[in-house]
Amino acid sequence: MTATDARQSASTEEATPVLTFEDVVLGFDGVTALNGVSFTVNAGELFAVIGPNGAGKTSIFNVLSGVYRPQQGTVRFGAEDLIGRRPHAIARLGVARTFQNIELFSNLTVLDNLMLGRHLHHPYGVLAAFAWLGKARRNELANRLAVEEIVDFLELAPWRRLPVGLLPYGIQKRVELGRALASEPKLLLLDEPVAGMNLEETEGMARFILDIRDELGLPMVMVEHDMGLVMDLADRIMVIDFGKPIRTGTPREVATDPDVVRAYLGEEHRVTP
Ligand SMILES: Nc1ncnc2c1ncn2[C@@H]1O[C@H](COP(=O)(O)OP(=O)(O)OP(=O)(O)O)[C@@H](O)[C@H]1O
Repeated sequence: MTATDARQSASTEEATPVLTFEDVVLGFDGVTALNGVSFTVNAGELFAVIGPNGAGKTSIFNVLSGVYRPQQGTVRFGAEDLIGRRPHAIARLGVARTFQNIELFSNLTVLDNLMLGRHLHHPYGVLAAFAWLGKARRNELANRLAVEEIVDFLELAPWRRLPVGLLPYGIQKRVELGRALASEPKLLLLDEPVAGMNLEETEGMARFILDIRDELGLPMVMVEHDMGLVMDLADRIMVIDFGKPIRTGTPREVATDPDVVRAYLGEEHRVTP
C-alpha cells in the first residue's frame, strides 16, 4: 500500500488513529489555554492546527511533547498514554518536534547537527549528546548512512559540511526538519515550519513536507499561520479560538464554515464551494 492509499483508507471512519487528543483542559493560574480540545490524527495524515494568536496552538504541542501536563483529558499515541511522561520519554516513543525558533547548534556542521538528531538511538541522555557525537564519529557507520539519506532527501548536499550558523534561514529550517527526521519518528510535530520564510523558501519547505507525507507516510501535526500553505497541504484542519475547537474538517469544509470565517479567517479567505 502506498502512503497515499494508507492516508485515504485512514481517513475512512473505521481508521485507527495514531494520535488521540481527547477533552484536554490546560490552565495556568486563571488563564485557560485549552478548554476541552479533542482531535485525532490518522496514519499518514497531515493534520493542521490554526487559530489566532493566543488561541492555544503551542499549548497543544507542549502537551503532546510532555512540556505541559494538562489538568484533564487523555492523549494517546498508539497504545501509549502520553500524559505524565517527560519530554525525552515521549521523544523516545517516536514523537519528534521542530520549533518555531530554530534550535540547532550553530557552530556545528549540517552533518553533525543531523547526527545529534540520532542520539535517540543510543542509551545516552540529551546532555551527553556531545560525548555521543565523538563516539558516533568513530563507530557509527549506520548512523552516517542514515544521515546521508536525509541529506539527499532534503537536498542539503551543498551545505553538508558547513556550520549551520552560516546558512540562509530557509536552509537552517530545513536542517531542523532533517534533525527531527534523523530520530526516525513515528509522528512529526511541525511548529510554524515556514515562519519568517520568503516565498521561494516557503515553496521549497512545502515540497519537502509533502514528500515526507507521500514518500515516508509519516503522520504530522502542523501549527502554521500561513493560511495558503495550510489550505494547500493539510488533509484536515482544526481551527481553535480561545482554547476551544471551532471546526475540524478538510480545508474546503473549514474555509467555507461560517463560524470559522466569522471568527478567524475573514471574508477575504472565503472559498466558493
Ligand atoms: N507557561 C504559561 N504560563 C501562563 N500562560 C500561558 C503559558 N503558556 C501559554 N499561556 C497562555 O495560554 C494561552 C494560549 O497560548 P499559546 O501559546 O498556546 O497560543 P498560540 O495559539 O500558540 O499563540 P501564538 O500564535 O501567538 O503562538 C495564551 O493566553 C497564553 O498567554
